[in-house]
Amino acid sequence: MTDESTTPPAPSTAPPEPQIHRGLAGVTVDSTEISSVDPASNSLLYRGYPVQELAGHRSFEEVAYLLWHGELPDAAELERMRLAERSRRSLPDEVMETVLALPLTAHPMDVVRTAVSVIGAHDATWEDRSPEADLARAQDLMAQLPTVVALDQRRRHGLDAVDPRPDLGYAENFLHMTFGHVPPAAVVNAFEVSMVLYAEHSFNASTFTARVVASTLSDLHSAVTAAVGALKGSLHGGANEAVMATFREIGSPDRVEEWLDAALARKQKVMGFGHRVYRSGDSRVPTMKAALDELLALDDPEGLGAMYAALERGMAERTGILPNLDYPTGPAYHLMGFDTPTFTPLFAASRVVGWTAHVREQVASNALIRPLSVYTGPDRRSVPGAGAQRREPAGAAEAGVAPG
Ligand SMILES: CC(=O)SCCNC(=O)CCNC(=O)[C@H](O)C(C)(C)COP(=O)(O)OP(=O)(O)OC[C@H]1O[C@@H](n2cnc3c(N)ncnc32)[C@H](O)[C@@H]1OP(=O)(O)O
Ligand SMILES: O=C([O-])CC(=O)C(=O)O
Repeated sequence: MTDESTTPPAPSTAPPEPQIHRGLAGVTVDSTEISSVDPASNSLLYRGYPVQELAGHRSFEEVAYLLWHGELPDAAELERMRLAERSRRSLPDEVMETVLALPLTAHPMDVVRTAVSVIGAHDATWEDRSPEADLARAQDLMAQLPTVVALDQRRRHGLDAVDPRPDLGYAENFLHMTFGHVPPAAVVNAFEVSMVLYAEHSFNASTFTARVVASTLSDLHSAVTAAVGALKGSLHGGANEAVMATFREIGSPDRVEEWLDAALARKQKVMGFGHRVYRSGDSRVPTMKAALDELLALDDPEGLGAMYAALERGMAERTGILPNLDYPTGPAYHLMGFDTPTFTPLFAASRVVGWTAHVREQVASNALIRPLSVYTGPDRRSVPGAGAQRREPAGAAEAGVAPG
């Protein structure tokens, strides 16, 4: 006979309680060779190069080449890259017609998302997922999105489209297509700096979205269309537009403190502040702030410089939360002459380079992205009247964890 009280307990076969990481905060899901965001050293490296050294010293075309190919281009490679970008800027008729047919009330991010989708729908070779074919698609999108963004700002102001100029580089041409002229060097420089800083930021929400879509072996345009949708939200890229709305709501530098106290009292998020990864400030902000200062020195009729400083100081004193890149780019794009709804499309026009680099990396070494969830709905129950016919499916449950 066995004395039950002395029998050692059978080893537990119950699965461990699943740990939930809401928002995937702190979860490492894969590796990447494209960029590294290190909150400890407060650095952002594109393929090993500090972004602060790239911004102001390298053109957006060179940075795109670096992100796609892993190395900065030599002179011949850069020349080929420039020619490729300049020769791809014109929109196919079907894209132009679709953009012009959209309501003037459509948000410019919806216009960008629709344009990418239409470009994809007209890609007869979409089943060719070779690295070369996806690189050609990425080059097309990099060259065509500025034309879409500029066209959309102009049509909303009742202006005709301005044709791209093949004698101008990416940044100058983007500004020329939007405003009909090339602005002063300080403006071109600030704009190009912003494009370089926005180009890539590891597994942020929109890039992760693109990778999720790519991981199903869907096509590159579907991945980028989805990424545009993710970027639109005000907790991500939409914050640069929201920053300008905040400045408008505040109105003048002397109202900042009162506005901020009221906003924080009602637990309102102050747009352009905070970051999921950085804890001691966004590594890109000092570089963009220096570019913004150059614009403020040209003209600051609305007192934006003083409002910027007062809100930054007020947030630091009250919450310790520091600005992210969307804080300086908002007023910078306003001073350049872009209308506020165009700010996030400018981010998209730059980030398309990062998104497409990640799509190519995901496809080259793919694993379907499919996390688990903990089911918290009703316990199992029978459909009224269906009990008699119910047949048990074989092997239904994932030990304690049900797919969401
Ligand atoms: C280029 C980019 O996409 S950068 C991000 C752009 N987005 C913004 O600027 C939107 C405003 N910022 C935010 O909403 C957040 O800081 C995020 C979403 C960017 C990151 O936030 P998370 O890491 O998820 O932190 P979370 O939102 O949980 O905030 C933690 C705490 O700080 C507070 N907090 C964070 N950001 C802010 C902010 N901008 N204003 C006020 N309070 C804030 C939260 O209210 C929360 O407080 P609690 O603990 O008392 O509830
Ligand atoms: O990394 C993030 O979460 C958001 C961000 O700063 C970016 O995409 O540039």
